[in-house]
Amino acid sequence: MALAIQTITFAQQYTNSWLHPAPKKADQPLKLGVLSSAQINAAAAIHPAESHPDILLYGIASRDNATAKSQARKYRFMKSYGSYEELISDPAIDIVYISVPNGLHFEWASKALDAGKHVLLEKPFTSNAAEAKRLVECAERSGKILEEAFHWQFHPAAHRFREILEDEKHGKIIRTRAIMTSTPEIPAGDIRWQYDLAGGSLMDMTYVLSFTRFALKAGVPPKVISAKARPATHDPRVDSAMEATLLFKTQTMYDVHSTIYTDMKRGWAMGIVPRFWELPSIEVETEKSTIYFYNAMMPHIYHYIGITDKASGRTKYEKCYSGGPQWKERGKPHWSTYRYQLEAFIDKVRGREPVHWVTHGESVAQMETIDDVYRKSELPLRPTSTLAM
Ligand SMILES: NC(=O)C1=CN([C@@H]2O[C@H](COP(=O)(O)OP(=O)(O)OC[C@H]3O[C@@H](n4cnc5c(N)ncnc54)[C@H](OP(=O)(O)O)[C@@H]3O)[C@@H](O)[C@H]2O)C=CC1
Ligand SMILES: O=C1OC[C@@H](O)[C@H](O)[C@H]1O
Repeated sequence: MALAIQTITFAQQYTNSWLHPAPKKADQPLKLGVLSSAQINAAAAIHPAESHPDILLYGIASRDNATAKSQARKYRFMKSYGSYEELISDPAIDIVYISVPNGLHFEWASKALDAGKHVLLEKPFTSNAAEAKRLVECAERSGKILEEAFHWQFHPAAHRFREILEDEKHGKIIRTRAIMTSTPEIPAGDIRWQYDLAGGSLMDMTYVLSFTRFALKAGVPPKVISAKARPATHDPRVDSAMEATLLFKTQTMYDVHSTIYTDMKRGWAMGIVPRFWELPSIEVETEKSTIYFYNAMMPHIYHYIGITDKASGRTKYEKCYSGGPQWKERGKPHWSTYRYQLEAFIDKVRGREPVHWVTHGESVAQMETIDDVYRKSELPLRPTSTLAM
């Protein structure tokens, strides 16, 4: 289902890219370099950049020169590069968007920062917490901006979700449950199945931890009470599914029990029905209500926030495609999570206060949580890059 949603996103982003006229660019727009020819590039960086006045599609790099050239032609980049090194050493480039496999995030993000570029880095931040800490040091040393691309957190619906949770009328949060599964299963051979590239369902579907940490405003990693992996048959170090129970202490120091479930190989319901009801979502039970954010990962395609009053059993539904408590008058209903994310990223680069931000501390805590879940499930941590050692 996650793959199906991704396909729909691509279709929607593609349509929006020509349905909505591209704005006139600023006099001196920032220059974007895209590192790799990953399938996510179009939705996550290229179409958002097309519709932002202050960033230009400048260059794209691939390990293969012909691929780089054809991608540059297809998306109208000004330059192409047959290696990642060439792109990051081009002094014209200001911002590098990195969409290589997880296991290469540390290497290329640290090289790009060292080359003086701002970096928007795909999730998960790195292969493990040790790499995450090294990468943060690298960013601090460089003085450049580095952010993990947790795009969903930039959407107005995410902000409305948190505003609802903060409303005292619902009482304290008691427990949460976040899930993300994929029917059809992620195809064999995909980067997500490869241990050496830091694959695994928890790594790929790490949104479940992001949803939970965001809902709880968790500063530090939780205690992992239990974790059970379903190892992949081709490589038992890769979790084809993961279920875990976590104990968070909230900022006001009370306990919340959270469960997470990720599955890259979820069977079809009754053998034929894709489990669309398992789209990446989170349920939060408070003392008085149950609050459910359906499709929290890609709310721009479709979402709802269901608020059920536990006493009466009545449910009220909300949607929030633009505005919301943080963006207010900014943004457009057709903007994707990625477009909102880019808006904030450019604000940060230009020295303006971004509407939302994923801090280095959050990315490190997120990777520490992933490591702790792997340890508890008795699976090895994802391998550390030799560059980070
Ligand atoms: N934010 C979001 O919504 C999403 C984020 N992601 C994240 O983006 C990243 C890329 O995911 P996805 O688009 O599915 O990836 P793809 O498999 O489509 O692309 C990965 C790219 O990385 C490059 N690459 C470099 N080294 C390798 C290698 N050893 N094996 C394979 N590819 C390599 C290739 O580009 P080339 O050959 O041109 O060098 C390849 O096209 C991941 O970190 C993933 O977690 C993925 C999907 C959605
Ligand atoms: O980040 C992601 O979002 C969409 C999913 O389908 C994908 O597996 C994941 O990498």
